[in-house]
Amino acid sequence: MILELDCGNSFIKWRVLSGAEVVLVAEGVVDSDLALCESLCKLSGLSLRSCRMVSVRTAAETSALIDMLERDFGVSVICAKPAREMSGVRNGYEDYERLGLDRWLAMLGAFHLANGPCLVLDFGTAVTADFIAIDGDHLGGFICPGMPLMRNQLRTHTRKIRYDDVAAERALTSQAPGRSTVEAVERGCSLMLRGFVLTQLEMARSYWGEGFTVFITGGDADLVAGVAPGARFVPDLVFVGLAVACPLS
Ligand SMILES: Nc1ncnc2c1ncn2[C@@H]1O[C@H](COP(=O)(O)OP(=O)(O)O)[C@@H](O)[C@H]1O
Ligand SMILES: CC(C)(COP(=O)(O)O)[C@@H](O)C(=O)NCCC(=O)O
Ligand SMILES: [K+]
Repeated sequence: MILELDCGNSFIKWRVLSGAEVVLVAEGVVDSDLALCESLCKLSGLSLRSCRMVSVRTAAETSALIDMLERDFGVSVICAKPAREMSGVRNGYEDYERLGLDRWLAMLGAFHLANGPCLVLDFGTAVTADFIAIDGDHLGGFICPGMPLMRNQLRTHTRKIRYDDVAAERALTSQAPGRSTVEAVERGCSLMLRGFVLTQLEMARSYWGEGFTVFITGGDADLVAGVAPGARFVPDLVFVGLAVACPLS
């Protein structure tokens, strides 16, 4: 069995795959190393042969997690590393090591699946967009606050915006102008994301006409559903890229 981990700024996405056919055994989203450990311990018949991971956390946090996995599960951990070029994609950053590894893997996954120009949109703690041309050249990208950051900035920097998660979820069942604070904020922020998608699509069209593939991923991908009709929703895009970057012999 193989354990795969995508350690973002807010959550660790994990999954266990098994056998040559690569069957999904289990998967989950957790908010701490401890919660990951608990989820894995609950799996009956878990027998890990290897583990591969990507992390955008600090080196100290990442090595603490690696230590825990090696100690508690007796597995050696392979970490995705920055690269100037891999699998036909050329990192477009001036300083290639500074490009977020989750972005890099999502790009590798997208180019692997599309084999042509692509726009990759990731809706996590931050929202990112990346442009990859037909020859695999990464043209660069954009980073802006994601849904959790936008709503928390409003909650933190105003005095009268206060509401709970249940109300937030209920507010997002419609896009109509809000008639309460929670509706106004949640729908306003969700429109920011939707507007972002439209702008990125416009830019991609200016480069490539209609001949490109849009990939949408990240925990909040649902918020932009329907904005880009031909887009491919690939929740595990980072894992697709992880398999490309860290093949297991
Ligand atoms: N099972 C889940 N657990 C936690 N958050 C989830 C889950 N499913 C979707 N989300 C959404 O995913 C968002 C975080 O996206 P994610 O891609 O995991 O971020 P990051 O990679 O930055 O940690 C949260 O704002 C939340 O709304
Ligand atoms: C842009 C990000 C914060 C996105 O992280 P996420 O929302 O997936 O947790 C991450 O890819 C990162 O830390 N990147 C380094 C900076 C850069 O890509 O330029
Ligand atoms: K992410």
